[in-house]
Amino acid sequence: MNRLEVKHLKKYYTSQKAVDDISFTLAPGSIFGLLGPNGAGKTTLIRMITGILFPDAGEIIFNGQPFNPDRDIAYIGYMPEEKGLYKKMKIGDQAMYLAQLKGLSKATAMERVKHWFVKFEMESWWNRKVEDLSKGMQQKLQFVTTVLNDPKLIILDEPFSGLDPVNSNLIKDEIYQLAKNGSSIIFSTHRMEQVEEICDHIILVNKGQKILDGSVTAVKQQFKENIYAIGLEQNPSPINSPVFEVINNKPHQLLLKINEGYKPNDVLLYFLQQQAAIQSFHEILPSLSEIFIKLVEGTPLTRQFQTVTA
Ligand SMILES: Nc1ncnc2c1ncn2[C@@H]1O[C@H](COP(=O)(O)OP(=O)(O)OP(=O)(O)O)[C@@H](O)[C@H]1O
Repeated sequence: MNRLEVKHLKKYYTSQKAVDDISFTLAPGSIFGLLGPNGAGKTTLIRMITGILFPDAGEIIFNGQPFNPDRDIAYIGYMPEEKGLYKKMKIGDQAMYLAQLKGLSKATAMERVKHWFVKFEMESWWNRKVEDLSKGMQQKLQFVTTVLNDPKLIILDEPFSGLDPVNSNLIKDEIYQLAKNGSSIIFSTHRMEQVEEICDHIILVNKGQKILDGSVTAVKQQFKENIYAIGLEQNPSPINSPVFEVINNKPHQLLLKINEGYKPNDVLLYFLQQQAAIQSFHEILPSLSEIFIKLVEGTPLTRQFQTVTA
């Protein structure tokens, strides 16, 4: 059973088709990247999945049943990009309050909060106020309050923003662990290298519509351009072959694009015939950043408003 099924979801504002017929499914344990340029509709989509906004059309199925925010919200953890913490409240009290708001009893809340505070080395923060924390420390606290009730669906909007590499790794490891234990993660970010590292599946949204959906591996395969890197003890000179074009020529390393009708073996054959000593040979797949730019190319830098007629 899918953790989440989004079917033909729409949210139109008078001045914008914020989400315009988006469908996707999310499996248990999947780490799912929700990508798109500014104004694409990601936040609007997330707000519908978290019950903050009501869709104009379409359906959300959560754990096999039509999404009922009152019932299901306890199983969903949402960490928005903007901080939702009370600046003047003591950190321990705040974590306890939020845990109980998510339906945990006082005793369980205390046990869970303590567990996470020890794990993230935050015990000494208990009696401090949020306003005393740095941006990164607040981010860490926000992550803890999002996951401490073990939600089945976790939505993280730019979770690494403001975190140093050590704390980023700490949170990354927790994301992997939560997914391993069956929670599904929706990860929204503009940092493509993080998506590449963490996510197993992505969708790309542009102007309110889904323009790409697939596993990270499949998407990279789909956009590959037959580019290979070959490492050589010494580059032959001149290099002249109908099999490939040289894209980049560095000492001991050539980047090649194989021409239509030829195979990687033909490249190897050429260099063997040149009696070159081959040290390495591998395919170069496009990065998600390159794919993203290619797909949204031509889109104006800022999304223009479109008048919605009923
Ligand atoms: N309350 C609103 N009223 C009218 N239009 C809105 C409203 N909220 C969002 N929009 C419009 O809907 C579109 C989608 O906005 P949304 O915030 O969902 O984008 P996003 O993908 O989250 O962008 P970003 O990456 O910049 O955060 C934008 O064109 C925005 O101007």
